[in-house]
Amino acid sequence: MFPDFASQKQHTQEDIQILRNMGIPEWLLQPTVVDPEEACPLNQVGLSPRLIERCEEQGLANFFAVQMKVIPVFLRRQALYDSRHAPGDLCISAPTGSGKTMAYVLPIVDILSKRVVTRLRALIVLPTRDLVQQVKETFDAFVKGTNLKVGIAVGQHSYGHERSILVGNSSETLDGGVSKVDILIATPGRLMDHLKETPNFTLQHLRFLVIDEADRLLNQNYQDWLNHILSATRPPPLTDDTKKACISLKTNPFGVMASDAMAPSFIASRFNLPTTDLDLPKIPSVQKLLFSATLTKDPGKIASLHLVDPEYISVQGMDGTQQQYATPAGLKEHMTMCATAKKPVVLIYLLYQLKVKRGLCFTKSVESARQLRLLLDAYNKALPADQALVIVEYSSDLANSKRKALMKQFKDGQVDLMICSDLIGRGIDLDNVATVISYDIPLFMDKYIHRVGRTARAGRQGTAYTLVENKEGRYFKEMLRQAGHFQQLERLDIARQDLEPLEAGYQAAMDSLDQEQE
Ligand SMILES: Nc1ncnc2c1ncn2[C@@H]1O[C@H](COP(=O)(O)OP(=O)(O)OP(=O)(O)O)[C@@H](O)[C@H]1O
Repeated sequence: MFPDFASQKQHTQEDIQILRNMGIPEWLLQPTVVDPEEACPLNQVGLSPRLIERCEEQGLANFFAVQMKVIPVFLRRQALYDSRHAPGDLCISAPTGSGKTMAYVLPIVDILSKRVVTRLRALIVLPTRDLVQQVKETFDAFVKGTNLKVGIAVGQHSYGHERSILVGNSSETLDGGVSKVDILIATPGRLMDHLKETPNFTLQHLRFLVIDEADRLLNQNYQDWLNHILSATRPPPLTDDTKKACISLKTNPFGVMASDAMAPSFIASRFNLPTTDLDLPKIPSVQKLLFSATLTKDPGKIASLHLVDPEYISVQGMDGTQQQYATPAGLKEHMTMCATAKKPVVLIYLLYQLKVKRGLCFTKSVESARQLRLLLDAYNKALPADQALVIVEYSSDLANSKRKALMKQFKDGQVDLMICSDLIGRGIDLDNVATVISYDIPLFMDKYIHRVGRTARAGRQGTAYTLVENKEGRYFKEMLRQAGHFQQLERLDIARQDLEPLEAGYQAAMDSLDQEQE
């Protein structure tokens, strides 16, 4: 396994030298570190008055640390952009719930709102359909009042329908492509379909490529998606065929070259036009932006991104340590050890004795989420109505409409506990989650961080409990220790006599379930 330098508490010069020798680039060793407690007024990051007004309408009073730091760098790098130099890439790591989405949505909307012609200029890649929907909602809130168009490609509609939304229905193929949207938010799979199959779909005009939840996406090598996307942003190499194309320039009825719509760097490559000493080289304008709560330090994965002049901004504690796994300041983390057979009763104790409300409960699989929900339903049934909790199950098996309805119910505060597998462990923004329970331990540290990060978002308070079976204790603690995170968790010891009064109800629930299943 790749050694995880960021989990070490302090870097000595010696450590840094070792990491350098391992191929970790200098910029990744020296991030700009930002204090998560910082915030600034809305008018101090360089956004236009229209967008500031929109932020106020959305109820924002100030910008969080990640936004305060990233938006100005983003705007400055674009302002300095000319066709001879790429604008330079950005990598951002910041805790869960710290406001990373708006850190890219706002500057992208601000910059693109000055555009004249619609072309696909911003592409946001996310790992799941739910996250795409969520980021679309954020864009929709801020493009209001501009004529920017935002589209999604997730495979929710038929391919043909999605194609007509993205590029229209024209049968003519144009060198410069066609786009009905300025901003596209997509999952890698559907994006690959359009890159391969959709005529006129092109990334040559792209100015922003955002890879959100970067770690998870870089771990998925679905159809080599990253390479395909990156090469679609670059002009193809000049071949004999493309050279011939210079004598077949298409013109429209007014004699204007159809290739007019091509990106400058693609025109130069496509037509092999004669150059003079005064012609300046044209290079693609795309700026790559990587966002993650847990940014990879794997040199191989970093190299695969072909970053240009990258800058690394890391929002984390200011105690001089570099942590790969920074968690929100308002989060309290607990672990409770128990025998495997006692886990359901411990959960019942947390729910009914500690009166957990607005909770998310993670299980290891869809199947165990179902079992747990059935058990809690049976337990609930035996209680007086005023003590019963509203417990629902959220799973990838549900239809989209049902999932949306459950999310809404939760957001409206009508759900006490939502049981799910890791489907919503990452990125989903339910702003009122008060408690996260990991009923089954997460097997990897980044999964733990993303799960607990569903609470204590946007500067709020939240509590996380992880139920650890005695036999898993050593593994789980070692995982935390290696990540330099062990000290953050408090042990919650539940006395046997506290569980005893709940045993009878639990047993009765189990019996009634057994009877139903017979
Ligand atoms: N400046 C702000 N003021 C108030 N609320 C904000 C601000 N910025 C973001 N938020 C809210 O904070 C919540 C978390 O933001 P967001 O989903 O972008 O977090 P994130 O850093 O992407 O988290 P994750 O890594 O878990 O995906 C959202 O509900 C968002 O609306």
